[in-house]
Amino acid sequence: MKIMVLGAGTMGAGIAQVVAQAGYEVILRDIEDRFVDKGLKTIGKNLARSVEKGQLTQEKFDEIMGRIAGTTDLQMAEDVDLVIEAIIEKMELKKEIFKALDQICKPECILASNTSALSISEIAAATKRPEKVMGMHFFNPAPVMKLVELIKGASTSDETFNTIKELTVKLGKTPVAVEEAPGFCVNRILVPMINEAAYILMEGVASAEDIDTAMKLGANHPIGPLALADLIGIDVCLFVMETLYAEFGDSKYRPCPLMRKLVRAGHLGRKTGKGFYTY
Ligand SMILES: CC(=O)CC(=O)SCCNC(=O)CCNC(=O)[C@H](O)C(C)(C)COP(=O)(O)OP(=O)(O)OC[C@H]1O[C@@H](n2cnc3c(N)ncnc32)[C@H](O)[C@@H]1OP(=O)(O)O
Ligand SMILES: NC(=O)C1=CN([C@@H]2O[C@H](COP(=O)(O)OP(=O)(O)OC[C@H]3O[C@@H](n4cnc5c(N)ncnc54)[C@H](O)[C@@H]3O)[C@@H](O)[C@H]2O)C=CC1
Repeated sequence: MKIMVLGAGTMGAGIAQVVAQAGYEVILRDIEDRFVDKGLKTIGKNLARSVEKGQLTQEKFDEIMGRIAGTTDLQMAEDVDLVIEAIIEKMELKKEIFKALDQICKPECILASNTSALSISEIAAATKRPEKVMGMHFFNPAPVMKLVELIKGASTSDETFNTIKELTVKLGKTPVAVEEAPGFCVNRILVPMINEAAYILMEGVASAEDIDTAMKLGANHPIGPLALADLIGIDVCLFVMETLYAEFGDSKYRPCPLMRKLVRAGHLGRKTGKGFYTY
């Protein structure tokens, strides 16, 4: 199976690494060379760390890197068997890219989206192959996190679902099936918690460090919610809250103005060097 990953950002690079480590040929595509290069560099750095730690031989490193080709040319999707889309969380952009892929890819190619919260049925409706479109939601950092949520849209076939389920297991991940619903399972629980932490910070109830220490030591979370927001990307967290708020129309999902302010300032978290913390 030959795979294309669309978007070489936080998730796309991680997913391409996972796919290549499992032995698959992967094409990593972004819109500009500098984004592709950044993604390839991140993968190289991650794998080099594993070599330093003695978890990977130099030979394996070369093999894995040799399976990853970077490109800005979407046309290279023409002979792949699966596309995993990990571009930014904007419905209009996702629909545009799925429509283009539908015209380029061979008919049997499956189109999967790594969307955090958006409707798979709506994305699928932009194509003439909605039965071959589904959600394949990895978690950050993709090389470390074991879960993949698998989401069927209204038209996704059992055959498509089962192919992706088998692949998920071959990638060394644990799949869970989730019905289509805003935020699916994990993000519907996790991102409102992050949003609430941002409110607590905004209201001056506690400092960022103390909020995170509280949740690490008081709830045994591996990192605090604000450090997690910086890892995910505050823009991604805001997109998820906006989707939950718009879809459910319930005020309990109102996005925290502090997150909006940070996003407007370009302080998106680790990927921009500044978010709730400075890196
Ligand atoms: C928004 C969405 O749509 C969905 C989401 O993704 S929600 C976010 C889900 N993710 C989480 O909740 C992550 C919570 N945090 C954690 O689990 C941990 O803090 C963490 C795994 C990120 C880091 O773990 P840590 O113990 O604090 O740090 P550290 O010791 O540096 O890392 C542990 C291991 O992960 C690896 N690692 C850490 N970050 C990594 C990255 N970005 N890429 C690859 N590997 C990474 C390290 O190399 C290390 O590997 P070894 O055990 O083999 O040495
Ligand atoms: N950051 C996270 O923790 C997680 C994010 N997601 C989802 O994954 C997707 C990507 O998120 P991130 O990697 O965090 O975003 P990011 O902002 O780090 O990367 C997005 C990348 O997509 C590229 N891009 C934009 N338009 C493109 C196009 N038309 N074709 C190819 N590339 C394009 C951008 O140049 C950028 O490099 C989003 O849908 C997000 O909701 C899912 C799981 C976790």
